[in-house]
Amino acid sequence: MLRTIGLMSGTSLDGVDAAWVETDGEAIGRIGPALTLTYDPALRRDLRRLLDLAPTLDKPDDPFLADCVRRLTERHAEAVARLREQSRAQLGEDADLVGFHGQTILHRPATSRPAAGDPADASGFTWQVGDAGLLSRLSGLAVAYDFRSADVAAGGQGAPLVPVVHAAMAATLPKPLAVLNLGGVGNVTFIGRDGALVAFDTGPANGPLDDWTRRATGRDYDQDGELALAGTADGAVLGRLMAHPYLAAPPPKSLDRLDFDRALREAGAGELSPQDGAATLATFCAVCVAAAARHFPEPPLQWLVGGGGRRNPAIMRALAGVLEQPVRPVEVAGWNGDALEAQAFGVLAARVTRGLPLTFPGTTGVAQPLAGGRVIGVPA
Ligand SMILES: Nc1ncnc2c1ncn2[C@@H]1O[C@H](COP(=O)(O)OP(=O)(O)OP(=O)(O)O)[C@@H](O)[C@H]1O
Ligand SMILES: CC(=O)N[C@H]1[C@@H]2OC[C@@H](O2)[C@@H](O)[C@@H]1O[C@H](C)C(=O)O
Repeated sequence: MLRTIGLMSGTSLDGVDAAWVETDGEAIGRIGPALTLTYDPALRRDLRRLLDLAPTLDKPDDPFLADCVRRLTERHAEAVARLREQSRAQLGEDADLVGFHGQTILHRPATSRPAAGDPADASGFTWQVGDAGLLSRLSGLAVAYDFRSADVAAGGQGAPLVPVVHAAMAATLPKPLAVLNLGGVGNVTFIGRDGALVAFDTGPANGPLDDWTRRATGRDYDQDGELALAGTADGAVLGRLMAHPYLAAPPPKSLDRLDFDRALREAGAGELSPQDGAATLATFCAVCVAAAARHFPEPPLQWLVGGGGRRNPAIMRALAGVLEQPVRPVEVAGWNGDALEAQAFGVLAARVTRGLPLTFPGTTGVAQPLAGGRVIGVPA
């Protein structure tokens, strides 16, 4: 087994999650420490600006992009260094391989589903920034990266990638099961009785709520759902948002962090009070999950929720109100809901080194199970 460090910088742009996992890409051995290094306000602001600029950026040469990439990568290297200190202290173990997702700044996969045997539809595009060479030099470790582009080039959605890892972690849990991640965007993995996967992005999760809270209060997010719990969801705005064609569209499907921004503006959310706006966005996150469940082949026995959204009681209450099955944080299964995505990129890194598939027809819509990713350096 390889001793991996998985790194995920999610759509919330709040920081980098890092986690130590022993794995061969299929089985999961020891699970070690995990940590989050937040980004300083200047880096957060610049990454947010990068998202807005991404569609018009002149890729290789833009000095603003290069500066953001360097700062982002250095922060990742710091996370690796600190986590190695912890894994040495706690387990007496170092690491062999890093899984480096980078930061998605633009995600525009092709929309049509390729049929088996059709030529690949390469019109999609997904862009994760981060300097794997620099991270490898700074850490002295082999680095697996570029996890999404082979899938998009083959006509897949390029996301979500974590379902194969959810399935490995849930090996002994009763099925059918739904594993929900509520980050900036929500994504769900339905695991059937036979292990078959149906996975896709549910809709916006914390992203619009974070933006709303920042504008209304200056704070980075609605801590413990304080704002949302003090308000009432607006039925008319919710009704307009629920009509968004993404919700009814069958999977495979995935989202860019900003895909719903226009719909949110046009739905009139901007007219609401800070509290009612937050309540509406928290409820909308849950409504998107309920809409997602309609695309499952059968109802799950329960929902396990990871990601920062499980810490927002307004979202968790709204979920319990719209879903018919029990909704619980992933901790009930003994998992760490803050580290799950980072752990997944450690497992995916090991899969990259072994040429195992990362994506499947039921996850990204790719025609056949597909390997992906690239590696710099040789795992120790
Ligand atoms: N105590 C809390 N109360 C309310 N919300 C919280 C709390 N803690 C975290 N969050 C929310 O969770 C978000 C971060 O979640 P997470 O780290 O899972 O997202 P991410 O990994 O960046 O996104 P993605 O999974 O879409 O890539 C924060 O931006 C915030 O909205
Ligand atoms: C393009 C991209 O970076 N997508 C992220 C994002 O954040 C959540 C959701 O949208 C998910 O599809 C994906 O991340 C997870 C880690 C995934 O690929 O499984």
